[in-house]
This record gives sequence, C-alpha cells and structure tokens, in this order.
Amino acid sequence: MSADGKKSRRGGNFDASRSAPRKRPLPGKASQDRGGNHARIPAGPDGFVPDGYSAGDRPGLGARLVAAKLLSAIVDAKTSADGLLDPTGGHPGLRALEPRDQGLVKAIILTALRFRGTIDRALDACLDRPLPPNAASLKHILHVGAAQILYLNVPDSAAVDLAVAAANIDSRSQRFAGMINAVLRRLSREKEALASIGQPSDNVPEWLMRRLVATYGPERAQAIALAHMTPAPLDLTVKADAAGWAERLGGTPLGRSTVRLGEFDGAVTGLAGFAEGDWWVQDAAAALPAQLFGDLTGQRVADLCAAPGGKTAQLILAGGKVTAFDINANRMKRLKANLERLQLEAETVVGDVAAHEPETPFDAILLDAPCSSTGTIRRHPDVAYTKDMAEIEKLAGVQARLLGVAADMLAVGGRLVFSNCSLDPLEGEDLVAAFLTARPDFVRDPVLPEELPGFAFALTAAGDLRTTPEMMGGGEGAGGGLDGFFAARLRRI
Ligand SMILES: C[S@@+](CC[C@H](N)C(=O)[O-])C[C@H]1O[C@@H](n2cnc3c(N)ncnc32)[C@H](O)[C@@H]1O
Repeated sequence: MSADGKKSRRGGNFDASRSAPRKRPLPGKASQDRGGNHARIPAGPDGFVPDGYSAGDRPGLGARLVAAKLLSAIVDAKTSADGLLDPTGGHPGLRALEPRDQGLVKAIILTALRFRGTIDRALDACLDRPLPPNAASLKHILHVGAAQILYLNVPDSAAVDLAVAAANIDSRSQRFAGMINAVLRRLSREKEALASIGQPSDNVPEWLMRRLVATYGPERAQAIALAHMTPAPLDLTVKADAAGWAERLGGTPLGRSTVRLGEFDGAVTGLAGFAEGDWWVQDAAAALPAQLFGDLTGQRVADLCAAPGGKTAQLILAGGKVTAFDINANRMKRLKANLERLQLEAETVVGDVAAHEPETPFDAILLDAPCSSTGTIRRHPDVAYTKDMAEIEKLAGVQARLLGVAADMLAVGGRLVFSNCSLDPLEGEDLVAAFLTARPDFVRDPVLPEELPGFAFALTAAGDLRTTPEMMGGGEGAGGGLDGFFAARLRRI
C-alpha cells in the first residue's frame, strides 16, 4: 500500500527511482483519457519527428510516438531502458513530454517488453497475413497499441486512434494505417481471450529460455518466466527492528533485515523513516550477500563495486570499517548521498579497483560484480532484449578478472564474498568453480542454514546462495518473488 493508503505499485533498488507497471489493471493514472496531454515533440538528434508534424497536434500522440521510438531503441539497437527512460538524462523526446505522459511512456515500454511474446501471438491471431518483413516501425506501433489495449488502463479507442495517427505521420507505416486500425480493433474485441494466450516462456527471448532450461530444468524455467511477467514488490532493508518497521509500515518482515511492502505506488520518500534514514530500498535477495559476513566489528572491509551503496550500508551496520570503491563517479555520488541520508560513514575511492594496491590487506571483501542483471528482469524487462550470451561471456571474463584482483587484496584467513544478480552459472557457480581450481590458496566457506533465517531454502548443496525470481511466491500474483542472485563465500588459507 502506498503512503496515502492507495493500492499501489512500485519497485526499485536502493534509491527508489525506478517504477514498474502492473499486469492489469495497470498504471491508468498515467492516462485515463484520450491519452494524455498535448505533447511538445522536438526533433531529437535522430530527427524522429516526422516532417510536417506540428507539436501539440494531438493529445497523447507524442507519448505514443516516443514509446514506439524507445521500443525500437531497446529491441533493435539493444539500448538499455534505464538510460532512455531517465527523466533528466534520458531520451530528449521523453524529456520533452509532460510528466504524466512520461509515466505513460514508461508504463507502455515496460508492459510491451514484459508481455512481448504474448502480444506477438495476440497480434498474429488478429492478422489475416503475416506482417511484411523489415516492417520494424509498423511492428513497434502495433506493440505500443496492443500493450495499452491488453494490459493498461487506457481506453481502447484512444489506443487504436493514436496508433493509426502515429502510422499516418510515419512515411514507413503510412500505408498500413488501415490495417493497424482493423487489427487493433479486433484485438480490442477479443482481448479477454488474447491477453493470456500461449505460455509464460513466450515472453522470454529464445536465447534466454534455452539457457534457463539448461540451467534450471524446463519446469523451473517456466516458473521463472511466469515470475518475470509480474513486477517486483517493494522491499526495504531496515537498519534494525524489521518486525517493528513491518508493523509501522504495514508490511511483512523477511529474514533479518527486510520489510516487504509488496505492491506500492507513490513516493517512498513520503513513508515513515525515509527522512530519518531508518531504511533504504533493496530487494530481499540483494540484502543477503552482505549478511554472509556476520559480525564485522573491528574489521577492515572493502566493498569493491559499491555504488549505489545498498550493501555498503549493511557492511557498515555490521560493524565494519568500510572502504567503498566504484569506477563510476556519478554512481559514487549517489552512494555518498545515500549514506548521508542513512547517517553512515565509509571511506570512498573512485576508480578501477584493479588499479588499487592497498597498503594493508583487507579482512573482508565484498565483490558485488557488474553482471548481465538477468536476475532483475521483473524490474528491468529490457534486459532480456538488450543482453545475449556473448555479453554474458564477456561479463564473466570481467568478473573473473575482478575476482582475481579481490583475492589479492585479502588477508590470509580473511573472507571474500563474490555476488551478482545474474541467473547464469557462467557468472556464478561456474566462475567460482574455476577460481577455486586456479587459486589453491582459497577454499569455499559454505553458508550454513542457520546463518540465513528465512532464506535457508536458497542455499545450494555446496553452500552457496542462489535465488531465482519464482521463489517466495514469484509469479503467483503481485507482491511476491525474489531477484535472482548468486553469492559464494570464500576464505583465504
Ligand atoms: C552491481 S553494481 C553494484 C551494486 C552495489 N553493490 C549495491 O549493492 O548497491 C556494480 C558496480 O560495479 C562498478 N564497477 C564496474 N567495474 C568496476 C571496476 N573495475 N572497479 C570498480 N567498480 C567497478 C559499477 O560502476 C557498478 O556501480
């Protein structure tokens, strides 16, 4: 529930700036009428505003044009949605829209990606013949329209009319305007049957589904695909007293330090305890790797890939004297702002951690490495379309290099936790196995069930942590599930 008690939806990590739309009924609030405000549509660097189009011609049309444009950038050019949808540094077409229409664009994009396979099937069922090959622009216009009709609280007539209008001002799609009208109207008539056509795996690109089946087996892979179709709940990591905060905020305590608020829509900044720095937004699974150190009182701790700092905060609260490293200066600024709100202190170092040679080795090191983020597809459905196996292999190489760097910074007897939010064993189990073979001075320090109350189910036979999105009710309706995470605890001998 939201701060004002309304039914809500919101997810995110640490700084709470991300939001995720629900399956239906959906964002609605973004646009309940004929589709939003008059849009100012400037020509972006790619000149996407068609010739002869006058800004503000049609309420809501700007939002649909931008949505189709961004869908193309994500699916065709593999551009990350986070960057495109950023309200300050994102796509210029998006930034030119009214906030309400920006919200609508975001809802359309996330929904169109989350249900991409189902939408394809539903459109196919309404087409007399297949779409012409190379008609990418037409396909994006149809997907934007279909996402609204099938899953969002936008009047179908507005979704259809604005899709036709978008086609009419796009020279590549103009000749299909009549077809778009007919197809989307049919979709609207038959949507009850078509909104859930097929199976969850239809919404997972082939490369990823193959990988999930090979890793987790067909049944669990299908359950993961189902969980991906449901936006993640809002989880908070509290400094202390999870049970007390759960009661105060109307949530559920999970494990040692998480309060799950489930569906949430609105500003987390309005919730009790935000201004006082009593908690921060962090998925329940993301809160587990730092817990594998237990008490860190008096220890020198390095958080090697720290920003925006969710795990840094946990390491400080566990008693560690923490140095936080990150290569990205902007992200480090966010870490500092986050720690300031939480009234916590760490030394910070901006730069490539591989170039850092500590004078004294650290007693404990967390390497929460950059990864493919396939464990966060519920929050970032674009990941399934912007990443591929080549990228995963490349990232596994980066992680192996960073793990070697981390190993050399650790004192003998010290503990190293390697973690990331990938579902792929190349970035997790396989990588750690290869490391242990190459480094006889390290052994695995298996995590015991009693160390992770409430999450013992997520421990592997080897004693690593492996969470997947269908765990804890993922896919069984809104408000459940976990981000996919891997963590292994290693000790230098
Ligand atoms: C998965 S994010 C870390 C999330 C963070 N641990 C948290 O819980 O909030 C990975 C981070 O690694 C940083 N990074 C990537 N390569 C790095 C390098 N060579 N040295 C230091 N930081 C690096 C990225 O800038 C990014 O902020």
